Amino acid sequence: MLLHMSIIQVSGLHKAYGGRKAVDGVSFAVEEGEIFGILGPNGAGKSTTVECVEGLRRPDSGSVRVAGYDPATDRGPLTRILGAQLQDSELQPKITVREALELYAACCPEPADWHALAERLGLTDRLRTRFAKLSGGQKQRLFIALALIGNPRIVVLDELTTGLDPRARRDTWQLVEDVRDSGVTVLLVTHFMEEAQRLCDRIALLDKGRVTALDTPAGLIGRTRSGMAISFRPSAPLDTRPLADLPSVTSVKEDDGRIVVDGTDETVHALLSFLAGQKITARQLRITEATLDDAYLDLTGPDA
Ligand SMILES: Nc1ncnc2c1ncn2[C@@H]1O[C@H](COP(=O)(O)OP(=O)(O)OP(=O)(O)O)[C@@H](O)[C@H]1O
Repeated sequence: MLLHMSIIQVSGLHKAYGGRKAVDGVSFAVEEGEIFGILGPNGAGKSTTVECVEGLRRPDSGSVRVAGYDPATDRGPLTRILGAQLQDSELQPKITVREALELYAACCPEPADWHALAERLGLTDRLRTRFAKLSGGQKQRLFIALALIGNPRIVVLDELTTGLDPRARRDTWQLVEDVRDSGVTVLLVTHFMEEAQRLCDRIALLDKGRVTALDTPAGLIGRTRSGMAISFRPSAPLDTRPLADLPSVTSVKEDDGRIVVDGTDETVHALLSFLAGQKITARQLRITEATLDDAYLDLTGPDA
């Protein structure tokens, strides 16, 4: 029987800086071909965790395996299968896009065709532009190109869209999906909820050095206290007390004549038929679904 092996396996990872715990027993496994998100507040230990995966930091204890290699000791083979996004400061301001692509391609044993990568990432008309003159979105596209230049099986993207305008952010998301669709596994560090909800197949939520939840975005949202908020103005006076007994209702509030009922899908139908039975219409009806934001706030606690 073949044993299934995840492409990244982190188990019981611990790392402290000067006695202060940054990562405190983190475990997760990433499957080949998925976009796996690491989400959490500032200081949660996200970067430390991925730096251990990249072999840039040595864990105090616990184990990390990337395609079977130990990143702390197998740096050579690891660099052939894992591409990491550079930070801004790691490129010379005067280097041109073309020079950066050529330089990084020359460092890889089996480089991708950089012309094709530049084309795919919309950089062809910027080849002679110096790094310092690129826009934020263009810099990010160049970093993605450089992370992909060695034809990696895994790419690590850390705070990819920080500082980008909404359009550049959306374009970058599309690129990350294209990368995943081409078969590359993506490990994505982010603190943007919308980004995680849109992109990630699964998410590990980190808080104070620990994994507090690990699930699909829909699974995390499903764990929130309120899946749906239904709010309306009743067309005639309404006794709100029976509303609390409708299926899956978690709370009923009244605010300036507007009634807000928290519940699930099931609640919506039950509430509307209850109102119909009372010959009351729900005026200005709004139904809002919980987002990953709500899940995050529920799951990371008040001092996150
Ligand atoms: N080189 C270092 N030396 C000392 N402390 C560090 C070092 N790197 C990180 N830390 C501390 O470890 C904790 C976790 O940091 P880490 O950068 O891993 O978190 P993060 O989740 O990536 O945060 P952010 O979202 O702010 O980047 C923080 O309290 C941080 O101050």
